[in-house]
Amino acid sequence: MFPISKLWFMMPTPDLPPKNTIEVDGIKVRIQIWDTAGQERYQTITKQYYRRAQGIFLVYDISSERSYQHIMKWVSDVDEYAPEGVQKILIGNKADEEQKRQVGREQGQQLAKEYGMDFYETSACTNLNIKESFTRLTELVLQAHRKELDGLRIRASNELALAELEEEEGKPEGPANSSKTCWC
Ligand SMILES: Nc1nc2c(ncn2[C@@H]2O[C@H](COP(=O)(O)OP(=O)(O)OP(=O)(O)O)[C@@H](O)[C@H]2O)c(=O)[nH]1
Repeated sequence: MFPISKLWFMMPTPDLPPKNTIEVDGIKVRIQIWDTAGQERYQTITKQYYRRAQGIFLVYDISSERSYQHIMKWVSDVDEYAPEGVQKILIGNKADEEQKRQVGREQGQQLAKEYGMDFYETSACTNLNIKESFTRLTELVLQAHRKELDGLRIRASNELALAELEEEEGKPEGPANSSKTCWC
């Protein structure tokens, strides 16, 4: 298990596996999710979450031009308060609300491109791209922590090899591995 943390601005959906575990490249990753309040008056608390985040979803609502405009402010806050190397993905949520759309998909794509982020339109109601976006963010965080991860892998395989060796050495000499098997 490799714990990662992130900020999440939408409601949790049933599409996420139990205990928020995601498997990426055969590695089981347990994610800790923080959903921060979007309102200005909670900003002081929100900023405290940034420090412990390794991955962040910046989420706007496709049916609200205002929420899209807020993204620039979120990005500058994240740049200021989140640790260096934090991974970010831009999300246009409520993609199921097509009839109320105020922000075009291209606008989302364009903004994500400007900030060098991946972009997904999602829906917490229909589960559109929920798993995909979580998996992608997890992947990005793992990639960013590859050195630590490789270190863990090497240590684990060394420990396994050592345990096998110790087990082998500790075996009592039976007929199969004894040089005295032909005495009789
Ligand atoms: N149609 C639709 N409604 C959604 C979706 N995601 C969230 N909602 C609704 O949007 C409203 C706000 O959702 P929240 O999860 O509270 O949004 P938030 O951004 O965390 O809100 P604050 O933390 O108060 O800023 C709720 O009524 C949700 O049911 C979605 O994908 N589609």
